Amino acid sequence: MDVHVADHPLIAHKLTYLRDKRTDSPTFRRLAEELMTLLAYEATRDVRVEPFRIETPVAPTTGIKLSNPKPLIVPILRAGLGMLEGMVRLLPSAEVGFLGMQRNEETLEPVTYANRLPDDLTGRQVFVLDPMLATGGSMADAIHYLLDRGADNITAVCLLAAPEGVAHLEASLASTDIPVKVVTGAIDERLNEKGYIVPGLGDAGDRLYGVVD
Ligand SMILES: O=P(O)(O)OC[C@H]1O[C@H](OP(=O)(O)OP(=O)(O)O)[C@H](O)[C@@H]1O
Ligand SMILES: O=c1cc[nH]c(=O)[nH]1
Ligand SMILES: [Mg+2]
Repeated sequence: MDVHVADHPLIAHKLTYLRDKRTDSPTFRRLAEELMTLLAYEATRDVRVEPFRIETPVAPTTGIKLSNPKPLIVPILRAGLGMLEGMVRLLPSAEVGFLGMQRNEETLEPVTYANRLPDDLTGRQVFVLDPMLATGGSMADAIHYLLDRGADNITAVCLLAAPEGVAHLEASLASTDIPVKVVTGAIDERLNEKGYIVPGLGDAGDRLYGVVD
């Protein structure tokens, strides 16, 4: 598994405001979207392309265009939804599928409660969006689900990751040779006893959309 920590002062600047507990929901939503657009540049570095013959007003030339089938973007509900707009801005022709997952806050085990994805993902390149890679359980389940349906190239995009989550994901993918890449804005210090990323930003879903019980 390839892990890329985006190292850019604008990303660090926006992450700082995202982490700040004084940042309100509208600002948090805007920052999450902007951060995704910056991370998308790195996450799409290996997007599949093919040669494309065109004529400029001056001469014929060969450029490139996105290959078919177009990539599939999968935000993990709820919090991943806050990154979707920032990603489709750069990849407007991509398809979007949805996975709804919620971590049981007692056991820290993920539960999948919604799925709106194509059944057959054979040969598809997939970008999975979730701001938080904490224990890594939710992302590992999501990626295995996509691999079982035939996805053959997966990039997970997170705003923040914990070292424990990165290690768990890597171990859970040890038996696959399908390329999986993680692009994250930062790798924080650790998880606390409640499975929250430290220093982190708190509960991303609640900060985006409010507290629901
Ligand atoms: O790495 P893990 O330990 O599995 O934790 C990370 C998951 O927790 C959060 O979702 P949450 O369960 O809070 O759902 P929400 O997006 O609806 O708030 C987050 O968006 C990830 O999906
Ligand atoms: O720190 C964390 C861990 C899991 N989910 C979140 O939203 N934040
Ligand atoms: Mg949440």
